[in-house]
Amino acid sequence: MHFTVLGAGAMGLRYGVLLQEAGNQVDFVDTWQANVDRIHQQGGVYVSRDHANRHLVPVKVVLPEDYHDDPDVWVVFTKQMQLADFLTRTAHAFNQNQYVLTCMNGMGHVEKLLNYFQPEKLLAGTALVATVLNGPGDVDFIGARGAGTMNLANYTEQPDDMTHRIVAELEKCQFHPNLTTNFRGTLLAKVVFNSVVNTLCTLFEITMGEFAAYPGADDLSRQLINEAYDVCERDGVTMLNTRAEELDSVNYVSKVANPLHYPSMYQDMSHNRPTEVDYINGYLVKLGRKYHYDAKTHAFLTHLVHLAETTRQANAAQTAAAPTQEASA
Ligand SMILES: NC(=O)C1=CN([C@@H]2O[C@H](COP(=O)(O)OP(=O)(O)OC[C@H]3O[C@@H](n4cnc5c(N)ncnc54)[C@H](OP(=O)(O)O)[C@@H]3O)[C@@H](O)[C@H]2O)C=CC1
Ligand SMILES: CC(C)(CO)C(=O)C(=O)O
Repeated sequence: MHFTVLGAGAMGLRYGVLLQEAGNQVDFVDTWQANVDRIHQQGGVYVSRDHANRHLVPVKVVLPEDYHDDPDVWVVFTKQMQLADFLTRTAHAFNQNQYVLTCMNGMGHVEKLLNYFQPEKLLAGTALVATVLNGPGDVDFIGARGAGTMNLANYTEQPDDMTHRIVAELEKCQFHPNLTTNFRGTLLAKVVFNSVVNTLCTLFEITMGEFAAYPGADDLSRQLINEAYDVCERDGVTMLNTRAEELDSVNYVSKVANPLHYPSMYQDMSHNRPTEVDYINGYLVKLGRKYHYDAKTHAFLTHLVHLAETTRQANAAQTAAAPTQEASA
């Protein structure tokens, strides 16, 4: 099968490299010039697993304007706030026959993808797969091969033959795809998960294992899960898990699967980049308002993350503007 990955960052590279190793034709398209340049200079991307065995994997990557092929499936892994620009710049290569698969965190991407792809060809899901981009052209796959899991569903909730072929390719990569026929329930399960783990780990600059080891972690998680479920149920969503199962999932993924991982939101915050909080906790707040429900804790956390982003960005700007000791001497 021919896959083209839109977004050659942490997750895009993980999916693309493994799909390529499984025997597929894989291309990458990225808007980050330094990443594209570095991959060209190196002749590929450096891949490590759990910080070890760093090796070069040849991959093909181009800027959107230079991409003119016609893949069977687009695999989309950008940050939520980057997606509109990626899509506008790559639109010339999209057509009505192509499928699109995405496992981005948060909510907001589906509507944007539907502007370019047929609803019956859109598959979205979630990935409990931790990955870190060390810098341009250098990615670290966290966790043993096959340790991650993912869920996915068709937008129409009606799997066709191509859906099963895509699932089979993901299975070869050991992503353990679980195909559901509950689109929003599947996506929102991960939004709830991320609204707890990504947000709290980011605010406290801790790993998932450190969060889960705090004796009060279950109380914090329960409060956020309950509020999120109150919102989702008002929206008529049939959640994939019960509230208790969602808490178990937070604990399992944080304690067993990825205890040493700093979630992707932390990776953005620690580099003074904007985070996806508006698409995660912020999304739940907005959805709640539609039903006159005040998701107070999620609103509070959304503000805290923005306060931290603003403070960090202001400090970074101040440091950059300050004369160096040498220059001022
Ligand atoms: N990483 C993970 O473990 C998981 C991520 N996801 C989701 O997948 C989607 C894609 O996320 P992910 O693959 O993590 O993100 P990416 O690795 O794609 O983010 C990379 C972007 O960050 C910016 N960036 C700038 N400098 C650096 C640098 N030195 N190192 C790294 N990035 C830099 C660039 O954007 P710019 O130039 O605009 O700043 C670049 O395009 C998101 O929705 C995310 O929530 C889902 C599951 C797990
Ligand atoms: C790996 C995982 C599941 C941790 O929350 C994730 O989604 C992220 O880092 O953004």
